[in-house]
Amino acid sequence: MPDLWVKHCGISHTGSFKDLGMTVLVSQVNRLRSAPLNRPIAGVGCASTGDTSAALSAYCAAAGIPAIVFLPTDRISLAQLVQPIANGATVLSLDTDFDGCMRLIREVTAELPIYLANSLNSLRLEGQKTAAIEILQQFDWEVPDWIIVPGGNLGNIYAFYKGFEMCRELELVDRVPRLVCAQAANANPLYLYYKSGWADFKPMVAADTFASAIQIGDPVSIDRAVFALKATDGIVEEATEEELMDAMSLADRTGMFACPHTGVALAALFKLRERGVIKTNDRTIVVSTAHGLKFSQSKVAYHSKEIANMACQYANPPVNVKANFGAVMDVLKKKLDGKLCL
Ligand SMILES: N[C@@H](CCOP(=O)(O)O)C(=O)O
Repeated sequence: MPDLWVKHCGISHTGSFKDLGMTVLVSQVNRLRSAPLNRPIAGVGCASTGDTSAALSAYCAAAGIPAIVFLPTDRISLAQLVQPIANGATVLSLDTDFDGCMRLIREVTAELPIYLANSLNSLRLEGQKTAAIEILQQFDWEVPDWIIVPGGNLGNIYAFYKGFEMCRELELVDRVPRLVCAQAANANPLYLYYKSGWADFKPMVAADTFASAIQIGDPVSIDRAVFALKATDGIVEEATEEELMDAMSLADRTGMFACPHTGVALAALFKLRERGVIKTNDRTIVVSTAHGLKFSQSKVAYHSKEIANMACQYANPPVNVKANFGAVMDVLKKKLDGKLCL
């Protein structure tokens, strides 16, 4: 595909696209808490699969606002867990999944003066929609054909729609791209809803997925996402664990260091290309949502071929060699077979 692009939204302060919206939200809370408004907001809280909590904690620390984060125990990466801890947030590790954390934070914020920072808060989406505006600007206001976004809690797919639609209303562009929401097959309530012809939405208990940031079975922005997809003649696609890990690893071979969620979006692209839905020359943007360094554990497992029932076809394990010249030369000659001009 000559016109395929990856929009990196994870090369940012806390390593994910959540920075775009969280800086807006925390800035607004800061304004509300300060004179002359002096609103009695004791802190800002969120449920998270790791990226939202990292962004919230960082911006709250900078603003001197207490952050409270609810995380599902053992369901986020180590790097994501340590981010709010390091930034001094109050971290509650809860014996439930993300959806359980989400339910609890909604109950708690209804009782206590804690401002809810999840993406059902439209301030977040106002920030996140800037990625869509930036894409248009980067293409000199030529509208791409497709935008592929990984989806879990589903605020982001709507934020993209909001950004594109705003530019269309302002007549900066004359149309909006078609949106594709890509889900992990282990956490695919939107995909199943789409497949039912939007007849029947059933929240689910999301199973474990390497794309842990989108391991969500009851997305809070389901209605907004469906609205965005219907308005853009959008598509929902899914990726199995093997498909997403292979796609991520293949992307890494090009010099990226993609996260598993970017793998989900890339796997969706491969499927849509195979079916001829996305054409060779279509300008297509795959949204990369987080920095791969947050997911080193799963990359190590893949490259060590430690994942049960997965061929790990792009695994590139380190070669253990004795530290002597002969042994090293043997390995290199074998590796570079036919490419050495000695
Ligand atoms: N993937 C998210 C889950 C929370 O979603 P949000 O859209 O409400 O921020 C995360 O990184 O925590």
